Order: sequence, then C-alpha cells, then structure tokens
Amino acid sequence: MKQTLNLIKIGGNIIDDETKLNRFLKDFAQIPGPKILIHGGGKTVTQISGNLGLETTMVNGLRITDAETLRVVTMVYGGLINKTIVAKLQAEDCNAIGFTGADANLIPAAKRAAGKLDFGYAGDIIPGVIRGEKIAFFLDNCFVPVFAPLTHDKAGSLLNTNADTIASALAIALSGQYETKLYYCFEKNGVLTDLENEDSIIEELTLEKYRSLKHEGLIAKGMLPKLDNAFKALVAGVNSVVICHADAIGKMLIQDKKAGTELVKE
Ligand SMILES: Nc1ncnc2c1ncn2[C@@H]1O[C@H](COP(=O)(O)OP(=O)(O)O)[C@@H](O)[C@H]1O
Ligand SMILES: CC(=O)N[C@@H](CCC(=O)OP(=O)(O)O)C(=O)O
Repeated sequence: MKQTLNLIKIGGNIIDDETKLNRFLKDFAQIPGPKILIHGGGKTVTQISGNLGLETTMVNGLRITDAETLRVVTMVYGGLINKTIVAKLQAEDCNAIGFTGADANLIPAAKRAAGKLDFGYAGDIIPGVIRGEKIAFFLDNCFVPVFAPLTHDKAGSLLNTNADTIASALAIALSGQYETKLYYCFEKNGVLTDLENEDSIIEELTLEKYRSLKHEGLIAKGMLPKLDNAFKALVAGVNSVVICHADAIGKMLIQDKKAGTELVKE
C-alpha cells in the first residue's frame, strides 16, 4: 500500500496576516507523515510593488512579470515569504526546507511565449518534467519541503509561476509514489454559493456543477484558476482534492474530520 502524502497550498490572504499565518503553521507542523507546503503571496508582492512605484497587472489570475517585477517576486517569494515560513516551522520543530523550482532543478518551466499579450517572466511548467523521486528523497529523509511559486528556464532565469499550478503539478508528479491528498487553503470555508454566507459551502463539487456555477457567475475571480488546477489534479490521478479554510487543516488532518469542498469525479 502506498504511503499518504499531504500537499497543502496556502494563499496570499493568509500569508499577509501574521496571526492567521502563525495559527495555520502551528497546525501544519502537527500533521503526521510526509507533507509538502506550497505558498503563494501575490498580495504581498502587489503591496511591495506599489511601494516601489511599480504597477501591477493581472490577467486571468496571472501576474504580468516584467524584469523589474521578476526581481520583486524573487525577493518576496524566494526570500521573505519562503524563509520566514521555514523559520516559523523550524520553531515548531517541523524540519522545513525551502525550495524554488530552480533548486535541484525541481521544477523546470518555459517562459510563456508572447502572443497578443506578453506575460514577461511568467513560467509554464513543462508537462511531465517534475521528477517525483527527487522530492521523495527529501520526504524519505524526514524533511518538509516548502515551495515558493518560482520555477526556472534552465537558462539562468527564474520564472514566476502561479502557486495553485505548482501545487497541482507537484501532486500529479508524486501520485505515482504516494497516495496524494491535495488541500487548497484560503480565507473562506470552501467553495461557496454565496460569497457573503460562509455557511453556503458546496460540500461536493463535480466538474459539471463547476461549469454551471461558473456560467451563472457564482464562481469567479481567483477561484477559477484554483478550481481549474484542482480539477486537473483530480483527473490526473491525485487521490483527493479539497478546497478549505486555512483554520480547518488541523480538524481535517489531525482530528480526521471533514471540512470545505471536496472535488468529486462525475
Ligand atoms: N464561489 C466562490 N467561493 C469562494 N471564493 C470565491 C468564489 N468565487 C470567487 N471567490 C473568490 O476567490 C478568492 C480565492 O482566490 P485567490 O484570491 O486566488 O486565493 P488565494 O488566497 O489562495 O490566492 C476568494 O477570496 C473569493 O473572493
Ligand atoms: C504568474 C503568477 O501570477 N504568479 C503568482 C504567484 C503567487 C501566487 O500564486 O500567489 P497566491 O496564491 O497568493 O495568489 C503571482 O505573482 O501572483
């Protein structure tokens, strides 16, 4: 029987709030067995870019990453956020090790070709190139990998890659070796039918239901790329995919209770 691997992604709204981040990391540190944390931090980059006088442009949830913005995302994702999380986890006796996709060539990617729009240094992960066994080496040696949303082009440049996409690609790459469970944690209770009502959680979501809720405009903004990545993982063989509140991770993975929205096949 395969060992279970939990992959957990946290987004910018949690990272940007130190109290919420600390609470989440305390729970994360207690989760038994092999685990991987993938972090975003788009909100922090937008704030710091603004302070530096750089304009932010997002298209379909992706940041247009010019050369100056690449310097900012490298500093903020690869430095500030990644290393702060690693230090906080070490304080909880969790043996975290921080990575970008360039480290150990873990996530090679390709700069998105400029079409009508030039996304600059935004990277698309090359399908099938993540070698799960390299990451398994760290897991087998009791390290807890913490991934920043940065990849590289193997020609000397880092690339900015959406953190939801990295989480999905890592879960897919490791699904041959492990029973993979992927959790997208954010600041709401799950996928909701009414954004104003935290109790309106869709407990089970099929691709068909997702399409119809999207058509009705009930699922929008950042939830669209998140669910596209989440369904991609489910279809590719990841064993379970859940979208949930960051505060629910302890309840689910330590107390073994249900929370949030579980994606289900038709
Ligand atoms: N139906 C929905 N249920 C929950 N959130 C939704 C929904 N539709 C849109 N959203 C929005 O999607 C956001 C989450 O996407 P995003 O900001 O990219 O997450 P993250 O913090 O993980 O980066 C929520 O903050 C919410 O505003
Ligand atoms: C190319 C691209 O858009 N990269 C993302 C990476 C960070 C991210 O995904 O952060 P959240 O999870 O907090 O949204 C960005 O720079 O916003």
